[in-house]
Amino acid sequence: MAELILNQVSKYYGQSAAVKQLSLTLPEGEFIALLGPSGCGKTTTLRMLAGFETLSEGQIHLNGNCLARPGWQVPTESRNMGMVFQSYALWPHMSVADNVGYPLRHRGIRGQDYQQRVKDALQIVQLEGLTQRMPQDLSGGQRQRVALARCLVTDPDVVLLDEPLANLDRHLRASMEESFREFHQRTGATLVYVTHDQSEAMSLADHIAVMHQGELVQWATPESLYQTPRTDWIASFIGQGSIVHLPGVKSGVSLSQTELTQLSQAAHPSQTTPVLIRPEHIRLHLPDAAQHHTQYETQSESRLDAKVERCVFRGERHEIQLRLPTGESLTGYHPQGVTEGSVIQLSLLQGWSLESAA
Ligand SMILES: Nc1ncnc2c1ncn2[C@@H]1O[C@H](COP(=O)(O)OP(=O)(O)OP(=O)(O)O)[C@@H](O)[C@H]1O
Repeated sequence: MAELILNQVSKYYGQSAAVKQLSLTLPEGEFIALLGPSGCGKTTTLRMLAGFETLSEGQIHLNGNCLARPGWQVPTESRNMGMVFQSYALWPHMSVADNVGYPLRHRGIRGQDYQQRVKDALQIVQLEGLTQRMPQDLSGGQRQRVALARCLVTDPDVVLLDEPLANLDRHLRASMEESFREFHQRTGATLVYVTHDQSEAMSLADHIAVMHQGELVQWATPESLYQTPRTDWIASFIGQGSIVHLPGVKSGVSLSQTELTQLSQAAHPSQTTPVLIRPEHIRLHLPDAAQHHTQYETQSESRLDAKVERCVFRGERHEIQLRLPTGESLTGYHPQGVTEGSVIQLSLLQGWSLESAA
């Protein structure tokens, strides 16, 4: 099967490593996100895939062929990869059609073949009506789509996208996310998408590579990253959640309501394991809220007392910060607000135990 493989890839700038021993197999045709905070090595990884950076260690293979190793690499223009930058990098003096056709002209493609391929690429990004416009007369989202069409026109095996939505406002980001999804479905190309925005990665990608300080810390589907993050660092980077420290628990296991209640009431020894509790796994028992939960709740459900430290209205729900008698804090959601300073009861329905990141 045709895959893009990074094998123990490192990149050093002087003494400091931007990327360390990165091994990844990116399945053909998948939408893959490289996700991590600023400075974790995402862009450097993308630039090594594109051929803009040399490798200090390791190899990159595409479809079984070596693309790069230290001291040798296939030039960017021979990799059959498309790249879309944050800045779009459109030629300001060329029309939409000429910008899109540029890579074809560069390869000596002319005539009917040229016209047809430009037309097809513009059709995929739904810009057929704007072929003669200049880039400065387009909206941010339209420019983005021209950049996508331009990288698509050469029918690349792999499309590399570096924070393509970073400069757009929230509404445009949502509609562009939809364009990326469609673009991926129509082309079937392998997409490698760099972002520091976890919600963007979660909503778009088939698989996410989470990077931290130049290293791969987890490779997983969005669902399993959310439900079973490996470390406490990943858990707090992906989605909302609280981390409590419980004694006598192995890492990487799911904890039931009974286990969570018993453990969170236990005296606190020095040996504890971080346990992730997502807000949707905290049931709040508010005095007037019986109607919200009666269909799920059982009389035997174990409850803990917690003090309400903060309650913030978020539109569709309230976000409630709580403190347990052990001193640990939790974040829960509820449709109804609650008075700050009051003591309420809650049940912990489910938890996931983590490794502690060094
Ligand atoms: N040309 C360079 N020379 C020296 N250091 C560099 C160079 N390029 C990147 N770095 C360093 O390598 C590390 C990783 O940078 P990189 O741009 O890959 O991170 P990133 O995850 O893409 O960050 P961001 O989201 O802020 O773009 C950073 O510490 C950065 O300062």
